[in-house]
Amino acid sequence: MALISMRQLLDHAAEFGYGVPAFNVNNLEQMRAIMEAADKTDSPVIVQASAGARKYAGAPFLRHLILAAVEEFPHIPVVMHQDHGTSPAICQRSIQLGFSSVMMDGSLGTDGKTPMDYDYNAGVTREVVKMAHACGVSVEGEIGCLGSLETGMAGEEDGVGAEGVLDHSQLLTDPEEAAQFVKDTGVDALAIAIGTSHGAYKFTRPPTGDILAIGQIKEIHKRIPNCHLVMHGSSSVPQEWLKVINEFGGDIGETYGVPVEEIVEAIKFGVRKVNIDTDLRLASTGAIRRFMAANPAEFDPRKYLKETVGAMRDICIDRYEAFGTAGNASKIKPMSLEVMFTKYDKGELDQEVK
Ligand SMILES: O=C(COP(=O)(O)O)[C@@H](O)[C@H](O)[C@H](O)COP(=O)(O)O
Repeated sequence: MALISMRQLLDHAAEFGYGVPAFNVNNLEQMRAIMEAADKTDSPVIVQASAGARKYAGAPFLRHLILAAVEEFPHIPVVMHQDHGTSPAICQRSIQLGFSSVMMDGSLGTDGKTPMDYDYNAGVTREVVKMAHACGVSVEGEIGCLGSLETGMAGEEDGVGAEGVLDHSQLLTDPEEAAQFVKDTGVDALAIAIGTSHGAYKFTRPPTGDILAIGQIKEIHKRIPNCHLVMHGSSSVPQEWLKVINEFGGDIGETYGVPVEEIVEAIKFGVRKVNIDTDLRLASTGAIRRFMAANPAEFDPRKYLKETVGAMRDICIDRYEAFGTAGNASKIKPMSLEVMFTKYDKGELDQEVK
């Protein structure tokens, strides 16, 4: 069984200079697509369950889906990560369920919408770090709010994320504050705001430096060289899938995501975890629309859902290869959470802040 902590995986990724896509999982088809792609490319996996996924499928179902993946693919190290926890209690329940990594997003309040101040964020995150590390479980924190540098609009999506217009200082993570946050909390990974947002509508034009601040990552990385940086909202919004969706009855307006080559650049400067959800949603929607248009008499869900697995698997393979994740699963020797606890306890995993 190769359920591992996110800290172990991202430490390996940092040592060998690659990034790991963290795919959101809500159902069997996504899980299968991710694992088949990982198997094909020998890639370690991060799968994450969002608040929306937990509401849709239920945390126990998601947990067993992930455990089933670990059982069927014992040679692939898998991190079971809880995405956007809005309180220490939520993180605690995930740890109890067996998640090997949790995100405490204290940049927002318990409603998942209201931007909170530094002291609140550092306080709740520190509480989760203490609890999680005692169980060998990793913690991702967040500083800054996701949202568009083009419009100033915060990145609200499916009930999680700030709402309304924010100023630039809230939408861009300040390197100084990030360093202080890591010092105050001891998080293993830090989600940063650089102009990305959740969902399909990220940019109205292919992004340039003024609306996607990749340069900011270099400054943050200089201050916290061992803390693994996380890019949320990092779907690339494949134009070919938008075309398929619209060709077969969909109606999605012109929109652009984060180019894969920008993510590859960010990986050179400390980004280790890259959150991707929308790309798999677009691919599966396009695959279903295309299949149903060609097979209007079909009513067996296995037929059209199989199409979605293939479409999502190709995207996962592409990202594993582009981010350098491919070829690394077999190089990782899984460590138990008990061993991770001992390492935290001895101070071997303390963060360096410059
Ligand atoms: O960054 C993320 C995805 O980015 P993306 O939209 O794919 O660019 C995830 O962390 C989000 O938390 C996730 O997509 C939200 O999912 P739901 O709450 O809608 O399930």
